[in-house]
Amino acid sequence: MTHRTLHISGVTRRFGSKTAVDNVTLDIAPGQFVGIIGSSGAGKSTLLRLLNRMVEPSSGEIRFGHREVTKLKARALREWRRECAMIFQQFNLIERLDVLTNVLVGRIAAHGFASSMVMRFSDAERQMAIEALDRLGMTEHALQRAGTLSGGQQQRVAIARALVQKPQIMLADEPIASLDPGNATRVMDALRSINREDGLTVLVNLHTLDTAREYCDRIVAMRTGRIVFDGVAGQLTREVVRDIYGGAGTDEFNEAITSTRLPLPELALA
Ligand SMILES: Nc1ncnc2c1ncn2[C@@H]1O[C@H](COP(=O)(O)OP(=O)(O)OP(=O)(O)O)[C@@H](O)[C@H]1O
Repeated sequence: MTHRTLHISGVTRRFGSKTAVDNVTLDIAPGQFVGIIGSSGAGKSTLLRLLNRMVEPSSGEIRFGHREVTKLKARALREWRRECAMIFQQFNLIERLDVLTNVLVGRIAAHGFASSMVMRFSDAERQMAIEALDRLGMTEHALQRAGTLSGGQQQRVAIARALVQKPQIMLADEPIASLDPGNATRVMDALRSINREDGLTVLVNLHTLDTAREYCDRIVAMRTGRIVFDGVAGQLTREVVRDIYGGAGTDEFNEAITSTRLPLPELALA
């Protein structure tokens, strides 16, 4: 399975004088469910965007098995973007189009831009889209305009769209940050079932510790572009959490801690 391991080696990305991602090295095994946590501005989004080449590294290398992702061009780059689907905090659906068509947009990545300009999709692709919607409990909304759905429903449509890309990796950039707790749970459960049933690697940026603890096999924390923690939920002691969020009493530390369902003494002992 090593051909599906994601290797991030010494990756740095600067924006002017700002180093958003600073010499990050991580190996991610196929099928892992990895949560990335850290304060606002820690570099989490930039790291995910580096992985699907929405952002180019200033230095360092990303490989997927033997493939050098950072060197891919043209068709090979498009193929890589199909393989690592991404979902976003704001869902990024086309609101005036119906749900089914939005899901089919995921097929554009699979069969190239030109042929999809006219939105022509095969019966097999329609079937694939309906199956993806069914998995996410959204079939009954297939013909509804995307803009009329709730946030949680829109995010599930976005996951269905990502699924029809037939990806190997699912990147999720704060997918539940705009959702109420019930919808957040449904979206995280959907990511978990994709991870477990399809063996997809999932990398998800999260800003609440309880979610990271509950869902992730592995938690990676970033601070000022660097990895400051890489372990399992049980190793996230209160002291580690304080370091990640820049000290007790900061708003983000308080938010991360108070949003956790574990009482503080238990967190300290974990
Ligand atoms: N396109 C850009 N141009 C300039 N600076 C950028 C750009 N993208 C990110 N940055 C800067 O890089 C740093 C890391 O940003 P990034 O969005 O990756 O952090 P984050 O951990 O995802 O934060 P948040 O949780 O708020 O989304 C920040 O200081 C940000 O301002």
